Amino acid sequence: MRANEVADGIYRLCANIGSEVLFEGIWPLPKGASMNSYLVKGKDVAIIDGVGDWDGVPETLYAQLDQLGVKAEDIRYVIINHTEPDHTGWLRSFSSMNHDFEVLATARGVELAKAFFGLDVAFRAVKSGDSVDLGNGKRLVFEEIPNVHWPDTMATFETSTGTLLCCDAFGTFGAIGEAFCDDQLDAAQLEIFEREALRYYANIVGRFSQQVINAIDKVSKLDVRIVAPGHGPIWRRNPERIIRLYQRLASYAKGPARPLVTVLWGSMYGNTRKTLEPLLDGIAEEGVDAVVYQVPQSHIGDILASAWESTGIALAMPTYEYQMFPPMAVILDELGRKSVKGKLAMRTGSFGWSGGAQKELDEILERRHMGWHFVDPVEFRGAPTVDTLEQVRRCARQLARQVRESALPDSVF
Ligand SMILES: Cc1cc2nc3c(=O)[nH]c(=O)nc-3n(C[C@H](O)[C@H](O)[C@H](O)COP(=O)(O)O)c2cc1C
Repeated sequence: MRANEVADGIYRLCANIGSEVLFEGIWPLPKGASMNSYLVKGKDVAIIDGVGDWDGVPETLYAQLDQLGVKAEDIRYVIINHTEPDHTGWLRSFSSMNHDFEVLATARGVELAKAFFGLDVAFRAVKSGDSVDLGNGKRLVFEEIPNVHWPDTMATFETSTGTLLCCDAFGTFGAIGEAFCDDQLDAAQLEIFEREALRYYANIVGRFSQQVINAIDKVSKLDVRIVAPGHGPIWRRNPERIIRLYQRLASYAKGPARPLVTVLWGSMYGNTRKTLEPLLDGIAEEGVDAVVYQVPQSHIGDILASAWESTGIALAMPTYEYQMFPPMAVILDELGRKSVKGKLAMRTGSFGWSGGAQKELDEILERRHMGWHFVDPVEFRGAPTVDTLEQVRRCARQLARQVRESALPDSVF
C-alpha cells in the first residue's frame, strides 16, 4: 500500500483491516475497513491520527513514511483527534523511534492518551480555535467535536488547502485500494461506500447523532474543500456529498427515515413463522419495501443498519418462558442502546398458555426510552387461524401506510 498525496503537502497513509476482523470486537466488516492517517508537511512535519498496533500494522505506516522520505524523528507534532486505539495504538512503537515530539489533543484527549500510552513526551491540550503554524503556509486549526465518537474528539483543519482531517466523523467502512478519493471512484464504488457509511454510522456513531449535527454546524463555518476522515475514502471532488449523507443519517435518529420496514422474526416451531407471508404481503400491498432478518441467525450489525434507515419495524416472535423469544430481546435491547428511536412498529407472535413476550417488549421499550409507536399487536395462541393471518396482513398494511406517510422525502437534504 502506498502513501497518497491528498493535496499540496498533505499525504494519506493507510492500513486496511480485513474482513476476518470484527470492528470493536463486535461489528462485521464484509468489505473490510481502512485506518487513515495524515501527514502534513510544512517547515515542520505533523502527523494527524494513526493506526492500530496489531499484526505489523504500524510497520505499514512506517513503510509509507519511508516512501515519502520522512523519518520518524522528522515528525515534530503528533495530533490525536481521538484516542481510540485504532488510531493511536501505533504510538507505542513510534515513541521508541522518536523521543522528541509533542502530542496535541483536547484536554480530554491528553488525559486519555496518558492513561492509555503513558508516553514520556510533551503534551499540549488544545481547544477550538487554537492553531499550530507548521511553516511554508501550512497551518492547522483545531475544532472540538466532542462525542463523534469519543468525548475527546476534535477535527483538525488545514487552512491553505481547506482539508478537514476529521477522524471518525464522516467515516465509512470498506477497505481502500488504489483509488482513495471520491474523484477516483466510479458511481457504483461510491454507492458501495455510501452503504458502508450507513453500516458504520449505525454501528459506531448513531448514538451520538446530536453531536454529529453539532459537528456539522461547526465545520460548516469553515471553508472545507476536502473531507479526509479516519476511515474510508477522502471526499475531494464533492465533500458536500459525505457531509449531506451524515446530515441525513443523523436526522434518522428522530425516527422517520426511508420508506422502508425492517422485519425481524424468530420462531421455534413455525407458528410465528406462518405470519411472515401475510405480513410481507400487507407491506407490499401499500407499495412499501421491506428487508427481512431472521433472529438469531442475522448479525446485529446488519440489523442495526437496516433499522436505522427504516421508518418502520415489524416484529414477529413467540413467548418463551414467560418472556420474549430470548434472541429477539437481545436484539431489541441493542437497538435501544444504539438509540434506534421513534420508529413506527407492529408486533405479532404465538404463545402457548400465559403469553409474556409483549410485557418484556414493553419493558425494553420503556427502559431504553425508545418511543416506538405501535399499531395493535396480533398475538395468538398456538397456530394462527385464517382470521389471524388476515389480521396480520391488515396490521402490516396499516403500518406500511403510516410508514409511507411519515418517511422523509429524498429532497429534504
Ligand atoms: C421452551 C419453551 C418455553 C415456552 N414458554 C412459554 C411461556 O412461558 N408462556 C407461553 O404462553 N408459551 C410458552 N411457550 C409456548 C410457545 O410460545 C408456543 O409453542 C408458540 O406457539 C411457539 O411459537 P413458534 O412456533 O413460532 O416457535 C414455550 C415454548 C417453549 C418451547
